[in-house]
Amino acid sequence: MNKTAVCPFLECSSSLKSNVVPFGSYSQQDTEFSRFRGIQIVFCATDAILLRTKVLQKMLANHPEITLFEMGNEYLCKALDNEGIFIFSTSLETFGHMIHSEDFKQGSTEGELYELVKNPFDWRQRYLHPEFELYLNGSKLIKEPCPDVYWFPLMTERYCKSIIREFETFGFWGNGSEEDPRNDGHEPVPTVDVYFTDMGLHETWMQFLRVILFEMVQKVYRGFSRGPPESAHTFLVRYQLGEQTYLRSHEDTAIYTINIAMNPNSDFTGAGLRFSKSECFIPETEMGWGLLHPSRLTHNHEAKPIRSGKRYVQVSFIDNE
Ligand SMILES: O=C(O)CCC(=O)C(=O)O
Ligand SMILES: [Fe+2]
Repeated sequence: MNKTAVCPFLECSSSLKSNVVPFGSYSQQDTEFSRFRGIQIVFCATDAILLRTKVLQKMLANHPEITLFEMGNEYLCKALDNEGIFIFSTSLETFGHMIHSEDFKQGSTEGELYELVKNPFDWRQRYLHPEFELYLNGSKLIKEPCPDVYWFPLMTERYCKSIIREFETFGFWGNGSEEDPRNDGHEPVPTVDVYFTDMGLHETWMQFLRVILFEMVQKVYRGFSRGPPESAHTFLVRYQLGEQTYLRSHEDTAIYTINIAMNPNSDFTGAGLRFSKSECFIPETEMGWGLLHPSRLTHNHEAKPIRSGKRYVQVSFIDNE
C-alpha cells in the first residue's frame, strides 16, 4: 500500500468495537463496518497508525504547541484531516484483535486468569484444552471410567500451572480440619485447599461452568432438565506428605462435581479415586483432564493416599445450594 497514513483493522473479541471510526459514524461501534473486508478510508483510528515520517515532521512543525508524546488520537486524526491526508484501514490480513484492558488485575503474574468475562476469546485460547471441542462435538469418544463418571480433556497445562502459581503465591491454605473457620458446611470432608471466592475467581469460574462446561453436562447427562449452574463451590486441593495425603469416603454437597487433575502424574506416587457404590477405581488421571460425576445419593467416593510428592486437584461442587 503506497499510502501516507495506514492502520490495521482490529476488532474487539467481545463487543462490536473496533480501533477505527468510519466516516459518517461518531463512534467505534459500527456493525456494518465490522463486516467489511478490504481497504477503507476511515475518519479516525486509534492505537496503531503508520505515518510517513515527513508528514509527522510537518505536522509537528505546524503545531509547535504539542509534542508527539502529547498527541492523542483525536488530535492526530483532526490534524491529518486538516492536511487533507486520508487514513487507510486494511482488513485484508489478520492483524490480531483488541482486548478490554480496563480493570486488568494488577500485582499478579497470572492476571489473564481473571479475564474470561471481558476477553473470552483470549481466555479460551490460553486455557481451554484444544481437544475439548472434539470431545464435545463427538469427533472423539468421551471416556467413562466408572458408571456415569465422564473423563475428557478440559484445561491446558498453562491453566493448571498458572492456577497453582497464583494460589501458592496467595499462600493461605485451609488446614483441612473440621474446625476450618471458612467452611460453612460446603465441604462435607474438609481438605487442605484455597477457595476460588478468596482469590476473586468465583465469577470467572461460574462463567466457565455456565457457558463452557454446561455444554458437556447436557451432552453426557442427556435429559438433565436443570439449566446452567446457579451456584458452585470451587477450590484447589493440595495433597502432600505431612499435610493431607488422602480424602476419606464422602459424597459431595452438590448435584454434580467437576474434578480437574492439575499436575502431572510424575509429580507424585499413590493416589487414585474410588467410587464406593460401583466399586470402581480410577488409578490415575491426566493433567488438565476433568472427571465429571454426579454427587448426591449415588457417587460416594474417596481419594487414596499419595505416597510421595505433591498432588493438586481443582474441584467444583455444582449447584450446591
Ligand atoms: O482428590 C480427589 O481427586 C477428590 C477430591 C474430592 O473428592 C473432594 O474434594 O470432594
Ligand atoms: Fe469429593
